[in-house]
Amino acid sequence: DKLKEEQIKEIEGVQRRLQLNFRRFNFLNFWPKLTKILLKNRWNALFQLRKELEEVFIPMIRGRQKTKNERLSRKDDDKDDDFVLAYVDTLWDLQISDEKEKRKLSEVEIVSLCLEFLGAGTDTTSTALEWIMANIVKCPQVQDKLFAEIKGVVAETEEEVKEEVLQKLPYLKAVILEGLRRHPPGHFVLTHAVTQDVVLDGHVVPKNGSVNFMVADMGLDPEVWEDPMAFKPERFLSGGECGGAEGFDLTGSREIKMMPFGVGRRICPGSGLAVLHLEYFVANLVWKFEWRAVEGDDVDLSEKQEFTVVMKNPLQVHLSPRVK
Ligand code: HEM
Repeated sequence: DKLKEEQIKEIEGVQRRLQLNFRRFNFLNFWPKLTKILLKNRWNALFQLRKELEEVFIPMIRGRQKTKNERLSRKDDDKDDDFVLAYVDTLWDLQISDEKEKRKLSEVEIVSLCLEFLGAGTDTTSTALEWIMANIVKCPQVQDKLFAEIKGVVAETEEEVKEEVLQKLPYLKAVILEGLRRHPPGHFVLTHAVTQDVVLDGHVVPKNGSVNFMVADMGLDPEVWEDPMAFKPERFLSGGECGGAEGFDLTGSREIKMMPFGVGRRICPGSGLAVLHLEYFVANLVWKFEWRAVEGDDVDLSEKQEFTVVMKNPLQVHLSPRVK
């Protein structure tokens, strides 16, 4: 039950519309009773989009469930070995405790979880990747140093920088961390609520009050970071202001200097995968191509808020394949 090209396009289309309208729709949350009267059209647009999302996702979810049932009814020796467990497969049998009874997830809840997974796991990583590549183009010395580091551990004839090699590349890790510090894709985390009245810096936050954190500003705090606006991966190397990248506490369990993935019990569950993806893509993009700015273009680092904070002017580059 592999997805067809047109199904992928369909998912991309509705998902993109959801993300572009995220802030417009999120606003409805502030005072639903009031916005239901004042912003009726916006609510209708949200319901319409939700309907379209369900129309796209429900047939795929049912298709996948059929495959799972068929597979279960087959004898063990008939089962294909290349079966890959999908995220949605982990949701069918979950038991959730409602107020009264234990129950399974409903189909529309499964749609919401799949949407969350796709939304949280794609745009974030691709946005971070674009910002990192923009800085690599802007700072040719960073690119040269990265290429030299890869060359030190990968044979020149190798086409690909393989996943196993990535842990031997501390400068690469430092580049990724510096990218996430300087340009975290989310400038805030998801809204959290306090479970009891708390006093924060002299202000009372009442029980159930919402709180959020200025993720981007934390990474640029001059009291914590030297020359915070500069792109300097060296700060994450041993001897730099943060010690070695390997030892840097990205989860914030010892101290919080930046929190691009949030911290604590609601920290991004995909952070490990995201860092791995970023390392893999950046290493291979630099290994295969030389990235240079388009002549006369200074790589504009202005920001624009979409679902994540993206480059206002998308990165334009000259790519030359590296002759090996
Ligand atoms: C560079 C890439 C990424 C960044 C910067 C990022 C950042 C974040 C942040 C800031 C949060 C909110 C944390 C909070 O509320 O305290 C979050 C939540 C989440 N992320 Fe990521 N994320 C990334 C990649 C991914 C990937 C690859 C996946 C899945 C494969 C993923 C899945 C999720 C999910 C499911 C949540 C919601 C968790 C919850 O509600 O408890 N993220 N992410």
